Amino acid sequence: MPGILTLASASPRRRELLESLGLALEVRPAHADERQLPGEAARAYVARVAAEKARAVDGALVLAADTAVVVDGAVLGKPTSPEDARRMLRTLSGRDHEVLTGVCLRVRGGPERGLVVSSAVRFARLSVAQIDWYVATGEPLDKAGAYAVQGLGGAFVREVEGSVTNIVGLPVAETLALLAEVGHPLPWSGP
Ligand SMILES: Cc1cn([C@H]2C[C@H](O)[C@@H](COP(=O)(O)OP(=O)(O)OP(=O)(O)O)O2)c(=O)[nH]c1=O
Repeated sequence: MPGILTLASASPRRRELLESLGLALEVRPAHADERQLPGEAARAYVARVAAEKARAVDGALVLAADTAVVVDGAVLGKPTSPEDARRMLRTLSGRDHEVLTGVCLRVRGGPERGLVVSSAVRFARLSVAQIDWYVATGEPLDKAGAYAVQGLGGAFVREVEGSVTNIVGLPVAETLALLAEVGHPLPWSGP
């Protein structure tokens, strides 16, 4: 058993998803360059950034993730300003898109394990008034694609196919499977 789990993330969502299950965590935000490389495909991009975040933090067992919204092959990360959030929401309006989360689990002195989970989202058509209102709430500003399915942005999501926790930032079932692979105790493991 590799020891205490370190979550290399500043995301309150990732922390809550794991802590609500009763997993003990040490949280250490990781700083990684989140720019997409020229010609880098979306799946490779989220996998690489998750691995870079996991490598940026020291620990016996380090978990990190990166979430991006992909529409027609274009990657939308977190908006850099309210105007950028408006632009992303105009792009997503009425469009089906994909949300990808790359997850990386790094065991000190051992191999790195990674996976990418994809969920499909059908987004409502948004009016200018809806976009202005939503951006003014501030919710979009730290979210990939400028919306939060778990928050007010849920009002714009018509349909989701695939993992919901993946959209919120961490595919929980798949992450627990990775932890089980390295022998980390799960909430339902006996003493
Ligand atoms: C699409 C979507 C994204 N998000 C969030 C999940 C992620 O926190 C964020 C994407 O940004 P990330 O860069 O993946 O993560 P982060 O900067 O919040 O945290 P860290 O890098 O320290 O781990 O968008 C939602 O909360 N709800 C949603 O519906």
